[in-house]
Amino acid sequence: QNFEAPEIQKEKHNYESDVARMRKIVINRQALDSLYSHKEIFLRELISNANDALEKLRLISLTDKSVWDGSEPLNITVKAIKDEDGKGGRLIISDTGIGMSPEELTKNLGTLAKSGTSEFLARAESDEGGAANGNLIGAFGLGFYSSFLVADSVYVSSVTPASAKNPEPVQHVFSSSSEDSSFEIFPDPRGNTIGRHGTEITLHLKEDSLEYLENPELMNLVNKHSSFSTSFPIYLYTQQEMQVPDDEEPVSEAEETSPAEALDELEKEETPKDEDEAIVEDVEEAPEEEQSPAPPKLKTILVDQWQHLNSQPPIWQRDPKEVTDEEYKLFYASAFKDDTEPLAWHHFSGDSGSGVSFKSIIYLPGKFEDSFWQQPLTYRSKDIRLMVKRVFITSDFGDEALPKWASWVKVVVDAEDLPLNVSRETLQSTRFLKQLKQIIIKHVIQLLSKFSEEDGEKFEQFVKTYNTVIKLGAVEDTKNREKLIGLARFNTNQRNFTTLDQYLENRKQGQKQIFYLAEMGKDPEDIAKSVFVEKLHARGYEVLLLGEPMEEIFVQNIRQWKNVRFQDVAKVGLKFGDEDLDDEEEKELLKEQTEKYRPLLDYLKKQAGTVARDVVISNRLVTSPCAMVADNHGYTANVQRMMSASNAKSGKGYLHEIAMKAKLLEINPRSPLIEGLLRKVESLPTDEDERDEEAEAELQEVTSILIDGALIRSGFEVPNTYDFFSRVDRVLRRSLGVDELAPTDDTVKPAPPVDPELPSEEELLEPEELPEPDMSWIDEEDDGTAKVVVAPHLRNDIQIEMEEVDEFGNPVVEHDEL
Ligand SMILES: Nc1ncnc2c1ncn2[C@@H]1O[C@H](COP(=O)(O)OP(=O)(O)OP(=O)(O)O)[C@@H](O)[C@H]1O
Repeated sequence: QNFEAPEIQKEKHNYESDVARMRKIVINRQALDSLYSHKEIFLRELISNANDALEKLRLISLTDKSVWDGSEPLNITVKAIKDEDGKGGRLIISDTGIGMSPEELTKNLGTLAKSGTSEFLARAESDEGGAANGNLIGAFGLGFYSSFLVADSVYVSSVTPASAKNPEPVQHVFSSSSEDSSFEIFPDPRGNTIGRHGTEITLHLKEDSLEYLENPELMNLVNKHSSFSTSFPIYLYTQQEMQVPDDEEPVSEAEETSPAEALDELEKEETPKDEDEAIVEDVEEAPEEEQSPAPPKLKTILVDQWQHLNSQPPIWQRDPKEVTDEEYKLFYASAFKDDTEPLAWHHFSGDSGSGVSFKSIIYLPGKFEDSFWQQPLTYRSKDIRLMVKRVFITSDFGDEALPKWASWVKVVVDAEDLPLNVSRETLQSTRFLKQLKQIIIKHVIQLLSKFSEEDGEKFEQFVKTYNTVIKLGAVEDTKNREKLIGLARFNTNQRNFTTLDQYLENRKQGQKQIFYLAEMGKDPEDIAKSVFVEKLHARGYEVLLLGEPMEEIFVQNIRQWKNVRFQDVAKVGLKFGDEDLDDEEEKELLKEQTEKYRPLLDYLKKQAGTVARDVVISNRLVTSPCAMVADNHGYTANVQRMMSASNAKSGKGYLHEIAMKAKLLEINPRSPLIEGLLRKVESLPTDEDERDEEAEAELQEVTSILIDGALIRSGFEVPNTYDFFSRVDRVLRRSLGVDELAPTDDTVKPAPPVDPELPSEEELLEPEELPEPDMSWIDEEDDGTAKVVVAPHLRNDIQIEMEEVDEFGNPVVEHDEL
């Protein structure tokens, strides 16, 4: 196993910078507790890579028999070899998969091509990385680099199948150690030890990882993480003691048997490993009492054995009744590299309807990756693994990929009745993918519906994780819209997690609208405080409070549920539904109030000209003096905010201008402030000769604040914050009796002259060291007398006077000055 040969020319390469960062994180894992406690995942990662390499080989061989004609075994082997001095050892993981050429070794192991790697690196390097590392590993998968969690040096020896272009491929080695920032590629000095194709990874284990030389530990890990995720056999190298007659040649003394040779035999015969043990027992059970001839002299030899670790069929092929929850969870973690427990799963057999029967497990993940909402709607999931008779075929469903709302679902499907050499193109023409897509979505909706009826913690987790995505589904997937709308939950001013059906059950007599208010990014409790909700709430109506941008899009698209229209309570058109009952009376009152407030309405209309189309008497306010209501075709504050967040350039035409201005200023005739304002407007002399310019300016200022206030109350931004606050300042000064024009002392210390020197690196990196505070005084001895303890460095600056007080808190000795 010696990779060192002086005559071999080694090509030295530097790692790509992201790999260097990744390796640094992994090698310095001591700093990252959770990464350290997850170090055992290295074996899962390497077996998963081996599995992928075998799947690739099998897939290519479907169209190119020269790569693999089915005669050699496809398997994964794990072999631990302890050093003779007992101080260390190596672990060898081999596969007979597609292998890597020297160029591929360089490219695949020297660069990182995974999406999301930069995010992983940034988070792992930041402070939060330490705490969140377990999840990080789950979310990103360290892949091959997890080797460095347990190994000081790693050798990857690999050879690709012979091809017309390269009829005699040479086995090459990639070698790297945790100390070097570079890796080397060179022809394997041992020659071809692997066989026709495959990869062998040798890990020289770190001192603190020697437990991975113990077979029980390795068996445990394979069982835990990998046994049901691969359909290829995994063999563990063991040595059994055996007693044989002294004159017999040992079967093998070797510690370095070629796994390929040994396993080739084994798999051809299909002899399960355990039968070898039976032979051992036979020998041991030789009856001792037999007399002559004299028992042959026995000696103990070590026999190499390969123990089949994953002899069970893959989990999806098993009877669901016999699979434990733990097994489902472990399979999920290893197959989809997600350490967060799945929320739910469904394991079933089905028939596509076009005669293809299959077995499948569908998982709902416990969380979404952060990137989910950043990906475009056209994003195609890679988490539906389609197999045909256990052979992985594709995870790319092309045009039949799931829609974005369901693209997070993780599925394994194993079809029985498709030809093995089916290509993706043929698959698409069989309608199978289309049917499968519908079956998956149907089951996802069933799983979601099941949760929707559950109570307690799981239900809350379900709502937290899936509520927004269900609403996206309702918008995106018109075919399943009704079902998904039924599952969507909303917070209201009266309760949490209400469905629209529950909302309708709570509808008041005459109510023909589903009331909602959307304020992006706000908590429901804050939205509930809006001026637009106050009257509805006071009267006992339920209002949906929508804080997610998706929710506004949902109501805009859905428009109605069971023939009841959605009504944005920040817009005109709000009807309680009981107006008809006292119609005449209401109308009369409105007429009277409009008459009474006419001068103020006219005055405000002039003042609000740039922000509102009209000013009217409100029927939606209780205590607030005024509000800015969006017209039917105008933008609400929420839509306006969403447009600026998405930087929607398309909306910036004249229609946008109109929509921006399409607002009504509503005033509350019962508010004393509005009444006061009316009196003020009425008291202004109208005669040109008698005009009181000062009073006019003052009123203008107050109304301007009122209008801006209405905008802010209603969630809009004021057109000019500086002007707004200057006006508020002036009004404050007036109310405090401070001179409105008195200037503020605005002298400031000017900056020192220009500094031509740039800061040195030390200045940049080392924060100014603060002296350690002296805390020893805290433990100063307590002599039992009443006193105030002051830190030594403050003792010169602080004077403390103590006085004695009586039981009522009055000073016992009066102060002279009092
Ligand atoms: N045993 C192997 N046989 C053939 N190629 C391999 C083997 N192990 C790794 N590779 C190649 O090296 C690449 C990088 O492996 P690595 O484990 O870092 O990432 P990955 O497998 O692509 O991603 P992940 O492990 O997160 O799924 C693989 O994509 C594959 O092409």
